Amino acid sequence: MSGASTHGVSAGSLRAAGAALAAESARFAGLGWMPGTAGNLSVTLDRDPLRLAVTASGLDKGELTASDIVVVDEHGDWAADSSALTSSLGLARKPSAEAGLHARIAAVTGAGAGIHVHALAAVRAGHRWPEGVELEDLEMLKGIGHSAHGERVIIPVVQNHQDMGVLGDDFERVYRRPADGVAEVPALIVASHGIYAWGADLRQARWHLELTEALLQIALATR
Ligand SMILES: CSCCC(=O)C(=O)COP(=O)(O)O
Ligand SMILES: [Zn+2]
Repeated sequence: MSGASTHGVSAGSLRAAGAALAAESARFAGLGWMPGTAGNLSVTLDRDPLRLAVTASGLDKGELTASDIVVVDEHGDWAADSSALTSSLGLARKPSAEAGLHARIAAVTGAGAGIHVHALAAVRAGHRWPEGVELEDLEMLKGIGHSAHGERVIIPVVQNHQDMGVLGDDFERVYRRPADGVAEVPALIVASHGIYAWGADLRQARWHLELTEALLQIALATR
């Protein structure tokens, strides 16, 4: 089965995705941004149809192995058409409870990877500025694709919900696609919960997450 592939999902791509997701997860658990079982991550495996590797649900995010991933479809549901391959690799079948939002973000933004953590500044900022967090004249804005001077950047905030369909619709309502030379904002705060950030690949998603959390810390400290 090692050479088999369904919808661009191969054993090699799954092994690589599992190892990368476990390593990133350990990094954020170490930062205290994924306490206990909190947080989840994904990489996009294929676009047509959409397939993601997402971390399995309910596991200690500081202890994930390369097998602790699930292949999901555009709804965040376990992708049955990959079952032969994923079974042969011993992969889990219960995806993150938040896989549906990862899938929506990947579909809407074209992201290659997404990271969700329960970082403190994001939760505090979402509580303080529920209509969105305005940022301006901060050097690190350059790291999320915006200008260090004279551009008002808003990190959108949506209310928490247990239904990923509702959260996905709310995300689409607040998301501003890149247009007229203005880049997207690659992050979303979910109030009383945490933050999602995404990028072309896991490394860029990590940069966007770490920079956004740092920007939110500065906003909280200076206003
Ligand atoms: C204990 S945190 C509650 C669930 C959550 O918000 C989270 O990020 C982890 O959920 P998962 O299903 O991905 O383990
Ligand atoms: Zn969460």
